[in-house]
Amino acid sequence: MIIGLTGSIASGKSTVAKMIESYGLPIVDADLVARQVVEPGTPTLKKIAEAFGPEVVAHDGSMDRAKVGSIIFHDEEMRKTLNSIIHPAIREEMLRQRDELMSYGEKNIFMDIPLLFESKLEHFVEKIIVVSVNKEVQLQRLMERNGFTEDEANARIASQIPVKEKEQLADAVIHNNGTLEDTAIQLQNILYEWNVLK
Ligand SMILES: CC(C)(COP(=O)(O)OP(=O)(O)OC[C@H]1O[C@@H](n2cnc3c(N)ncnc32)[C@H](O)[C@@H]1O)[C@@H](O)C(=O)NCCC(=O)NCCS
Ligand SMILES: Nc1ncnc2c1ncn2[C@@H]1O[C@H](COP(=O)(O)OP(=O)(O)OP(=O)(O)O)[C@@H](O)[C@H]1O
Repeated sequence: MIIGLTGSIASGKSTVAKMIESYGLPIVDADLVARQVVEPGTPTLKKIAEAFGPEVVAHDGSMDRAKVGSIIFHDEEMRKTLNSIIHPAIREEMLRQRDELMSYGEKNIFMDIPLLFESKLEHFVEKIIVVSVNKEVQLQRLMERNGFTEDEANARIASQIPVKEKEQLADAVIHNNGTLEDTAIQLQNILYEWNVLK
């Protein structure tokens, strides 16, 4: 079974992904793939520099993530431009990693895809877990984790479908407002229910 893990920015997907990994279950991580496809010298980074200007590439040849982030989370057109360049490369590499895991005989594969719904990738997966948090907790955790101001954090939250809407589209929801232990228990229950854990 291919299981999608999604949510909203700072809702706790990576936290839940680590718990999944601790069971020895395999995960394909879209945020990690998004970094791999723009490594120095890649054709995708070249296209981004053409669209955004050479200043988004640092002296060591890597993408200046803070600079790109400060542009795309305040400008919908530029976000669409970035998405149209980077998403095809991310999709291709994610499917390659999934197929590789399947060829090793993995029966259950998780795909951590923050923009699963925004990018209409539901067909990539058979079941969907949404990691959800209340707006206040989300804002607080995002500001703390990234050192963002309230405005910066809100701009990022506003660039995604509200997590309450995503809940409606899920096969299972993990409410991550409480302790890590509460979250771990919810995850474990889902994995037993779906026979991923026996
Ligand atoms: C804009 C970039 C450079 C900012 O880098 P940064 O290191 O600050 O953030 P990071 O990559 O860790 O992403 C953090 C979170 O931001 C959100 N996010 C990232 N990109 C987008 C986007 N295009 N639209 C909406 N939300 C996004 C996601 O929730 C993601 O989990 C980077 O996020 C990026 O390359 N984005 C485009 C690729 C993408 O869409 N990735 C998200 C899922 S595939
Ligand atoms: N139950 C929890 N209790 C306290 N802190 C938490 C809890 N869950 C997550 N956090 C913290 O909240 C922040 C956001 O969590 P995490 O990085 O897992 O979110 P994410 O959904 O993967 O974010 P992104 O979309 O940006 O990749 C992190 O600093 C994490 O340590």
